[in-house]
Amino acid sequence: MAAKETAKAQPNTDRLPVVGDELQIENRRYRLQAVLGDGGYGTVFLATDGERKLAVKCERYSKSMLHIEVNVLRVANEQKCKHICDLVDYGSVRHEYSFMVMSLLSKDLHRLRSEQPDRRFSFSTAIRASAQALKAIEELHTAGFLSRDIKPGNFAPGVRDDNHQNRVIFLYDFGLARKYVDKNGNLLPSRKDVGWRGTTRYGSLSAHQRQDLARRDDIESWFYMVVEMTKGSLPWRTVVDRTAVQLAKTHARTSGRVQFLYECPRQFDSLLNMVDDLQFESTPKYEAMMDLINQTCDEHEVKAKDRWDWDDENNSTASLSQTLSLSSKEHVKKDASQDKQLA
Ligand SMILES: Nc1ncnc2c1ncn2[C@@H]1O[C@H](COP(=O)(O)OP(=O)(O)OP(=O)(O)O)[C@@H](O)[C@H]1O
Repeated sequence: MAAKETAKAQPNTDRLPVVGDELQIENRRYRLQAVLGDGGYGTVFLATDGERKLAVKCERYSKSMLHIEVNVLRVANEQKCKHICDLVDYGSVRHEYSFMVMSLLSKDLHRLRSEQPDRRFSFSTAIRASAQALKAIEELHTAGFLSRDIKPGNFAPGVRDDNHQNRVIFLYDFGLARKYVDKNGNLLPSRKDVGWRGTTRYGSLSAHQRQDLARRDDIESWFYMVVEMTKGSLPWRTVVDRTAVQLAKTHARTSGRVQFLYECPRQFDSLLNMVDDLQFESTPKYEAMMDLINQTCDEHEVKAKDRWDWDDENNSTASLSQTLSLSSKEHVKKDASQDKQLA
C-alpha cells in the first residue's frame, strides 16, 4: 500500500537532456555536444568523454525501452561481435531519462545511398555492404537475438577518427530486438497472432501474415535491402498500403521474378531460393549465402580494398564531419521514407 502511494505521488518528471548537459555515471562524464538524430522516444547526441567522441541515445524514463538494447549490446560485446555497435556505458536519471553510451557511427546506409547519383551504389559498394550486413545478422543470431527490423537505416559504417572503423559496417538500433532462444539455448516456440513488427518496405511475408518472427525473417529483410542497394530501388518503393506491398512481394516470386531480379547478379536467384526455403526453426545457411556473394565479387572483380562510394576522394575515409552533417531535421525527412511501424 505504501509503495502504491509513493508511485501515485510521484510527479511526471519525464524529460530529455539537451546539448550542453553533462551526463554522469560514478566518476565518468559525457558532455552532450550536438544532436545526431531523433528516434521514437528520444534523441541521439554526439558526446565527448575527454578527447573521445561517442554517441549517446537518451529516452524518456517512463517510455524507455533502452534496457532491451543494452541487453543485446552487452551480450554482443561479450561475444566480441565485430559488426555490432559497441556499448560503452549506460545509466539513468531516475524519473527523467535513461541513456546508453555507444560507439559513434557515420551516416546510415539508407542516407548514404540517397546521396548517390540516381540513389544507387556502385556494384562494389552494394555487394560489400551486403556481405558485411549478413555477417552482422549472423553475429546477432549467434548471440541469441533477432533484430526484427533489418533495413539499410539500421546499418552504418564507423568513423575514421575511431581507430579506422570506417571500413566496417555496423548494425545498430535494437529497439525491436527479441531473444529467440531460452537460457539453455533451445528455440522458443512460435507464438500465435502477433502484431506487426518492423518496416513495411523490408518486412518478410510472414510478418505481413502476422506470424511470429524468426531468423529467417531477418534474412528475408536483408535480401530486400540487398536488391535495393544493388538496383537502386525495390518494385514496391512507392507503395504505402501494407497489403499492396505484400502482394508486390508475392508477385516478385512468381510472374514478376525476372523483373524483380533484373540487373542483379545471377546468384541472387539462388539467394532468393535459399531465403524462401527457410522455415521458422531453420538456421539460415549463412556460409552458403556468403559463398554466393563471394562468387559475385569474383565475377565482377570486386576487391575487399575497394573504396566505399561515400569515401572522401582525398583520403578514402568516412570522417566525423559526415556523421555531424546529419541534423535532426534531415533525419526526420530520412525516416519518413522508412515508415517504421511499432506494434
Ligand atoms: N551510434 C550512433 N552513431 C551516430 N549516429 C547515431 C547512432 N545511433 C543512432 N544515431 C542517429 O540517431 C538516429 C536515431 O537512432 P535510432 O535509430 O537508434 O533510434 P530509434 O528511436 O530506434 O529511431 P528510428 O525510428 O529511426 O529507428 C539514427 O537514425 C542516427 O541518425
